[in-house]
Amino acid sequence: MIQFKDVQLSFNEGIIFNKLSFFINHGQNTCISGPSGSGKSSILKMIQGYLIPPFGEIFVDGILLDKISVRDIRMQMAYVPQNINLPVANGLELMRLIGSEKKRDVVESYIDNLGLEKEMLTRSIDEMSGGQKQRIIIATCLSLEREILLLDEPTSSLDDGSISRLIKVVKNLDKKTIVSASHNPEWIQSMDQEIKIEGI
Ligand SMILES: Nc1ncnc2c1ncn2[C@@H]1O[C@H](COP(=O)(O)OP(=O)(O)OP(=O)(O)O)[C@@H](O)[C@H]1O
Repeated sequence: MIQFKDVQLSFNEGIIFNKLSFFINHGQNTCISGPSGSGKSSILKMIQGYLIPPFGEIFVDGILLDKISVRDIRMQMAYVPQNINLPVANGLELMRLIGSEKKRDVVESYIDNLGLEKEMLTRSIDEMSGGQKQRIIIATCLSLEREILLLDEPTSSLDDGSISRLIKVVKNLDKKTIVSASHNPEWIQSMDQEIKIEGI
């Protein structure tokens, strides 16, 4: 369960949103939607404690996210950011980096379900398209089997067929909580809940 209670997001230039409250149940698939700049990516960072709200509270499984709880809370999460510059040469190195090197079978199965060749794991990241890279990263993160999966614009580099495959993969995950940020209508429709951020 993830709860936002009257949360504010602000930077030097002003308040982005104020008094934002929502509830995401365990196992619920959620999409945060809203115009560009409304704070969607920031919400995903807040859930992991990378951005601390000046006002309001965030709870994960009933535990207040603070300096002490943040480490344990992050261990429940896998995060696929929007803009990814990976400090690795290929997918195998990425698996070692995030600690899923023993799960090659699992990663390969996700890669296959996402419409890529298994050989992509050894291909140089620099030689991949945005959509190929995005799917390799998602497959690797899924293999961690964390309770909460945070996906920032997961469809941004994907064509329609790849989006449908990703939706199918995500729908087949058992009891995982997904929090995503997206504008994509097909993705939004596939989620159990949409949280619209309007800004102020
Ligand atoms: N570290 C930062 N310092 C200052 N301003 C920031 C910072 N991070 C984000 N912002 C600002 O906060 C606002 C919300 O940014 P955020 O990336 O969360 O929006 P978004 O809804 O995800 O946008 P998009 O759909 O374009 O990805 C933007 O105006 C952005 O410029």
